[in-house]
Amino acid sequence: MAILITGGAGYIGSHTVTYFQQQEKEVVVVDNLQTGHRKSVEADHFYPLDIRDQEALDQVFKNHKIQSVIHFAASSLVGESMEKPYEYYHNNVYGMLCLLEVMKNNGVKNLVFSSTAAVYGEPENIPIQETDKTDPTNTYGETKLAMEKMMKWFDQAYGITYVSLRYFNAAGAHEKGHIGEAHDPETHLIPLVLQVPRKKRQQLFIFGDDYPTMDGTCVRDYIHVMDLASAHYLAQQYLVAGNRSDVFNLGNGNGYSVKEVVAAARNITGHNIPAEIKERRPGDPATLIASSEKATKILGWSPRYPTLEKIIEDAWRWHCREE
Ligand SMILES: NC(=O)c1ccc[n+]([C@@H]2O[C@H](COP(=O)([O-])OP(=O)(O)OC[C@H]3O[C@@H](n4cnc5c(N)ncnc54)[C@H](O)[C@@H]3O)[C@@H](O)[C@H]2O)c1
Ligand SMILES: O=c1ccn([C@@H]2O[C@H](COP(=O)(O)OP(=O)(O)O[C@H]3O[C@H](CO)[C@H](O)[C@H](O)[C@H]3O)[C@@H](O)[C@H]2O)c(=O)[nH]1
Repeated sequence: MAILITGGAGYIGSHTVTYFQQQEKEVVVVDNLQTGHRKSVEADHFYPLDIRDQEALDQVFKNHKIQSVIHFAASSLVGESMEKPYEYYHNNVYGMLCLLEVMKNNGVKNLVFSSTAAVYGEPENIPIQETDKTDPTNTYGETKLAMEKMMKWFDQAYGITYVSLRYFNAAGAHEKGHIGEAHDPETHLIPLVLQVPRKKRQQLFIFGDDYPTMDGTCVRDYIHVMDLASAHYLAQQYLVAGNRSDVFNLGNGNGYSVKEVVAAARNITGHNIPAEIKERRPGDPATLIASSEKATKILGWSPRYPTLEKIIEDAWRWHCREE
């Protein structure tokens, strides 16, 4: 039976496709290429379509025997989501509704979902646990929380079980360097930092150095994209084994400040990456660090590449190969 991966041509999706193929799984990818890249994905079957086209999506389920769905397809830029709530609700929430309906109609019973630390909003506790309050501070996080809630009710009504994976900051690239993070525009810290030694930008702007952190810059929990990929595989196995729906954080449990990321990138690239302090970016919490104990205990997940150095080294290898 095949695994359907929506958004499989995107950053995290393409790494997960590779991981499932390494586990000898047949993979079917659906992606409308709005931010993904056709060349990033060598799936057994590729459908360039929008998940909101229910008829076309239904045909994909008819063409293959789908065991599970891994759902990455979404719009995911925090800033853009604040300017375009209609587009974000339409793509993310309506997109999920279409997917669940087609799964229901085709009797497909399990779903692994890309959620985000953004569902928590401003955290009350560090490290953040799955039982902590969810109160998103942006439209993007709100749509992801709405999607989590939809899955709950579809589970109750039709027995579609799900695992929702709340990732913290995805970063790094496949060790081979053939796929990596290629967003346009890029908004994520590590690829932006690495654009400086690649001469694609002159300097990095650090958004605020007056946060209540050790050096005043924001602290994040960076998680290697291949560790996210392995978590999706374990989650899919967990569901196929008949376990119940659940929610898991995915992070390393270590926080690094923006200045620490820049310092590590200077070491790895040998480039004196100039960085200038600017005003805070609206909506940025000071510190986001995950407790992933639950994923370790229940899914048996443990990150293979937990160090910031390894994450940046792999990202750097990819950026050096990219045109
Ligand atoms: N990158 C991160 O740090 C991060 C953190 C937490 C959660 N996430 C979530 O992980 C998922 C993947 O993120 P990413 O960074 O790889 O993003 P991405 O933009 O690289 O990948 C998303 C993919 O989905 C496709 N897509 C979007 N809407 C679609 C639609 N309606 N129909 C078909 N395909 C569609 C895009 O073309 C793209 O290939 C997203 O759901 C995102 O919200 C990402
Ligand atoms: O040019 C830049 C870009 C980012 N930053 C800072 O670097 C940190 C990380 O920023 P990113 O944009 O790389 O990541 P975010 O923490 O804002 O958000 C990411 O992780 C979140 C969960 O932690 C959500 O999942 C979200 O979708 C995903 O983009 C933030 O403090 C940000 O202010 C800078 O200083 N300069």
